[in-house]
Amino acid sequence: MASLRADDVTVTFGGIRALDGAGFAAGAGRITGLIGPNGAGKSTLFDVVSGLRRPRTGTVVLDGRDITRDTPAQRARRGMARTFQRLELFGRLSVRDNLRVAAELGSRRREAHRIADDLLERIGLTADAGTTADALPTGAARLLEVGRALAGKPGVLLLDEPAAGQDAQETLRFAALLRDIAADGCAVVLVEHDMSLVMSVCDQVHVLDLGKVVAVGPPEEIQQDRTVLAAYLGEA
Ligand SMILES: Nc1ncnc2c1ncn2[C@@H]1O[C@H](COP(=O)(O)OP(=O)(O)OP(=O)(O)O)[C@@H](O)[C@H]1O
Repeated sequence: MASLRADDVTVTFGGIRALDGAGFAAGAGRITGLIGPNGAGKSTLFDVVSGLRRPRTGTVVLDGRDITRDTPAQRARRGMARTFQRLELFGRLSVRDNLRVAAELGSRRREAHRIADDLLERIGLTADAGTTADALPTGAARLLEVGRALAGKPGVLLLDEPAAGQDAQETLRFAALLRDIAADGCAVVLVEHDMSLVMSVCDQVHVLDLGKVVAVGPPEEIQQDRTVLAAYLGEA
């Protein structure tokens, strides 16, 4: 059962303070939302947590162990997986092969085939198994990206705008998949602009504005929070 926390994270780009003492905690079996207006620092915080960017200050702790200086590969081996805003699929490979290749990173070949089939079913793309990833509509491609992240059986799953490009029907199915992943014990962290998805699936929501966390709480509270309304929801 994995838990993740980031504390007091500061990142600067030249004169810009992209993160200014920000942090969050995410527990096993829970979906934790990170929201905020464009440029608030959400992706930068994911970059720090996943090891793509070294912070000026702050710590990242996975299962009680300080991983702030670990490489992305070391974090992946400790059970952390991430998806990106831009899709990172093998465009010319089939949907099934995208999953199989991801599964082969951590499993023997024969087992990878079985894992790929299980994942196809789990993400609801069995009927598209032979389609090349390039030919998928965006919503299905996003599901495949999550499927690839699940192939390593992560304890922590970081999702950066996974619902972008999905229609309402796809987003509903996606919400069910996220609940299923969390029910399996995974700590899911969700950066997402689709407020109805965030408010319907998250157990806890952290709101970032100008690099700082301005509110933390369950969705019902966050929706009523004046600071949040001013910083974020008011903007929409
Ligand atoms: N590589 C970079 N170089 C310079 N500035 C950057 C870089 N990456 C991010 N920034 C700046 O840091 C701030 C935080 O950006 P970030 O992408 O983390 O925000 P975000 O909350 O993820 O936004 P969005 O919702 O639009 O994806 C912004 O002011 C952005 O312009």
